[in-house]
Amino acid sequence: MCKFTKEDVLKMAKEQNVKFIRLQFTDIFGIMKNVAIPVSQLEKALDGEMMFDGSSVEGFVRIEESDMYLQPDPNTFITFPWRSGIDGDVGRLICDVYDSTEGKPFAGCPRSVLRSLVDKAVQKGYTLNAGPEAEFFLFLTDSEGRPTTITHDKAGYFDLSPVDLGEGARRDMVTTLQKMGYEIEASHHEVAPGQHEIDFQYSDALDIADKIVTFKLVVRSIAQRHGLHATFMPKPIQGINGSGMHINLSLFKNGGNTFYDPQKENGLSDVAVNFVGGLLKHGKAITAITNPTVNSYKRLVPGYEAPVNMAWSFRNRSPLIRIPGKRGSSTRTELRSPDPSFNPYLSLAAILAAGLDGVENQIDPPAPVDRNIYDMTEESLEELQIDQLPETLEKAINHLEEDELIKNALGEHVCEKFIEAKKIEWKNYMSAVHQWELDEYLTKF
Ligand SMILES: Nc1ncnc2c1ncn2[C@@H]1O[C@H](COP(=O)(O)OP(=O)(O)OP(=O)(O)O)[C@@H](O)[C@H]1O
Ligand SMILES: N[C@@H](CCC(=O)O)C(=O)O
Ligand SMILES: [Mg+2]
Ligand SMILES: [Mg+2]
Repeated sequence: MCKFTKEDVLKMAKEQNVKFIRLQFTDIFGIMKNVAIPVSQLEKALDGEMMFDGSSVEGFVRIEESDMYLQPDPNTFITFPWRSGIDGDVGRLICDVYDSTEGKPFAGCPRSVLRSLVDKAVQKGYTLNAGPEAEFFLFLTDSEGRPTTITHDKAGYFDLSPVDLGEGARRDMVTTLQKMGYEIEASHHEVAPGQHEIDFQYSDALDIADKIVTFKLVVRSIAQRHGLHATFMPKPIQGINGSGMHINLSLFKNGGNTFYDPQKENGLSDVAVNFVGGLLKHGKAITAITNPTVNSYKRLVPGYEAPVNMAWSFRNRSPLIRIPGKRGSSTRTELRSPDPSFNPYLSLAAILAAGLDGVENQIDPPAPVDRNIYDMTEESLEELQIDQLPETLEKAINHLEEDELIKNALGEHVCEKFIEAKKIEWKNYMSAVHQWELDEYLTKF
């Protein structure tokens, strides 16, 4: 879908008095990188002539093959409202990374991995739509500006607290995002103290992945201006809810939602049910991508509205997949495992591959479970054949290594680098001495 041409971008930059452009891309861990160029270099950049050293980006290439190019996507041009000043505005373009020797998208560029899967789905007539529910914490900073884990409030779900730092910051985030073209559907205080949620309208997978990485930058930048630290760490505090990023999903064909079937009693089409079948079949491997940190697995424990089991449900919030009640064009499946430490490009690529496997091979999921899984005994879980999500990063990585479909979807380069890095992360974690061990053993032995 072409929204802007190169000429449109040059014109908009001039009209909006843009003086600097940030060329952005993400590494395979979803960390945003950027290089700023003066507007005089914009035309050259739009022609894909901006080179950078790929060997300095984690998970990219070795020093011998380090020259890479940035190919900006004109559709992603926007200005940062919080950076406008008397010396002109700052604009940004999200880029695909190109290989200098082959002149093709680089196999380690997550955006190109997703784009290629999205293109293949479009050839089959399908567009994956995704809508995220972004949760995060706002923490106070200390006298030297360093983040603490002290929350700015004691409020809970949907609370209206007296105007405090957090509420002001959240309002500022919403208005900034609106200026940047986000259609904000809701924003509210979440269950845990200091925890917030901002929901924006669903869109096609590539656009929504771009929006998620930009969203995190906006939230963190605005929080900082309010003297707060915003974190997308999945479980910053033990004993209270963690932060998820549920992803609502549907497949559209010829402009209509293939997940809706008014002939069925529950309004859910066979395509939707098989999509769920695919997500459940590959769910364990996908978890390595959607929950990619050691800390991710501290969130996936019973009792905090985060999923623990490989099941689906029409109402309950304890299983991996929930089918929200809305029908018609809003018919969707909600995948509840993803957390905001994920790389949204790779996560949506893995989700799309799994869902389409389900649709194409008509994979039927087991019967939905409408009971609170947290309260079920081991025996009932076994009887209903309800499996568990991986309990640690190590286990999830092992499942990814065994899932050929997901590995093929992500490509050899991404998988190899991702798995290698995550094994090191796990090893470092396992060999570190944690505060818990000191509290438990220092005086006992
Ligand atoms: N057809 C669709 N396909 C994909 N996403 C959709 C579709 N229709 C709506 N959405 C998106 O689903 C998300 C809904 O978020 P919302 O917070 O309302 O969901 P919820 O799961 O009911 O809430 P919660 O889990 O917080 O109780 C929004 O991003 C919305 O745009
Ligand atoms: N914070 C919860 C989700 C709460 C909700 O349903 O919105 C999680 O970790 O997934
Ligand atoms: Mg929520
Ligand atoms: Mg939700």
